Amino acid sequence: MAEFDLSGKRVFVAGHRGMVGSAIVRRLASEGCEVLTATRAEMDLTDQAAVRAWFAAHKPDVVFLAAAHVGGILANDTYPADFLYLNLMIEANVIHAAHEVGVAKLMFLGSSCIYPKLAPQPIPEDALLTGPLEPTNEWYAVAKIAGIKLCQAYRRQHGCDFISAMPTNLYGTGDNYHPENSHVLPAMIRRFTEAVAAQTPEVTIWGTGTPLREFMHADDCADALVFLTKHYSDEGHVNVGSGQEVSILDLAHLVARATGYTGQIATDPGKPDGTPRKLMDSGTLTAMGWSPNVPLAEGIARTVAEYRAL
Ligand SMILES: NC(=O)C1=CN([C@@H]2O[C@H](COP(=O)(O)OP(=O)(O)OC[C@H]3O[C@@H](n4cnc5c(N)ncnc54)[C@H](OP(=O)(O)O)[C@@H]3O)[C@@H](O)[C@H]2O)C=CC1
Ligand SMILES: C[C@H]1O[C@H](OP(=O)(O)OP(=O)(O)OC[C@H]2O[C@@H](n3cnc4c(=O)[nH]c(N)nc43)[C@H](O)[C@@H]2O)[C@@H](O)[C@@H](O)C1=O
Repeated sequence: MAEFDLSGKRVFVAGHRGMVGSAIVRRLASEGCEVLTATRAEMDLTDQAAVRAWFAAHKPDVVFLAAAHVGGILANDTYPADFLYLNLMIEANVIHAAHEVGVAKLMFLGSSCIYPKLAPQPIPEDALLTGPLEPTNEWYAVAKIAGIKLCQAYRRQHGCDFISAMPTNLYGTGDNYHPENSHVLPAMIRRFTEAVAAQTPEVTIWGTGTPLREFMHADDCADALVFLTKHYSDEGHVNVGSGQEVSILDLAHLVARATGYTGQIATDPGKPDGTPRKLMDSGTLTAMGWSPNVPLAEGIARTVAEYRAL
């Protein structure tokens, strides 16, 4: 397949202030393209009229849809209406407006939570819609599955080159460190750093500590997304994983080491574990010649240093 050339293109990054969007903007700096951004005040992506007007005025050639209503396991479980409604609106508005103004390439971001709770491991792309979803994040997953289907439908009906990537659990620069609503890695970095400062003898992590998760640095994810935008053009969504899998308890020990915490680590089985395992089969992506760069321990150390400097 001929490479899709980004140089000279007008590239809109939706969600440029977020962890992944900002990593995409950094990664695009070496592509010779013009990066377009809009703040939420300039264009609320849930507002169809605002999105249509912005696209008509700015006519981007390429779109990275890295804007979404995002959160960890507890936020997903607590605010199901927000996770379903807001994400459906953002995707529908952006994907339709991109079609209306003739965007040449659109990259939609889903998530590994689209797969059934008990999917085969590592999870191949064709496990989608083969079984019941994990209840804590089914609302978000349904919205993300709708986004994949929107891209496929616009490709089939209108010939749009809209593609989808499914990143694994991400962390890195610009993550959300909210104590309850964040994902596990930023939550642990905050909790262990605070415990070191307060000399707390015990830190409690949520759930049993036994679930397995695969982690990828946001810079690796951004690199994979740019790679796919340039080299992939098909209906099927593509998994973006690192192969770096760890149990939640082992992750806590990694974060403890990176923060210098030497106290006890306790678990809280009263909090949800979520899906027991979520390792993706990223063979489609690696067979195309892409591989990640940031080892987990190194990425955690870097992120801890960035958190301390906030
Ligand atoms: N974090 C993770 O572990 C994973 C993330 N992903 C996917 O990657 C993408 C980005 O996630 P991430 O960077 O972590 O999320 P963030 O929460 O860091 O960033 C989300 C971005 O979306 C913007 N946004 C949200 N709602 C609106 C709105 N109504 N109008 C305009 N902008 C809006 C936010 O704007 P503002 O700055 O104004 O808040 C923010 O810039 C999402 O699609 C997510 O599903 C996939 C797998 C794992
Ligand atoms: C990326 C993905 O993120 C979400 O799914 P998740 O993988 O379950 O995400 P999580 O990072 O919040 O938790 C991972 C594991 O870690 C445990 N855990 C321990 N201690 C804390 C803790 O302090 N905070 C959090 N959040 N989890 C903790 C927690 O109990 C769970 O077992 C989806 O909702 C969906 O949004 C999605 O796509």
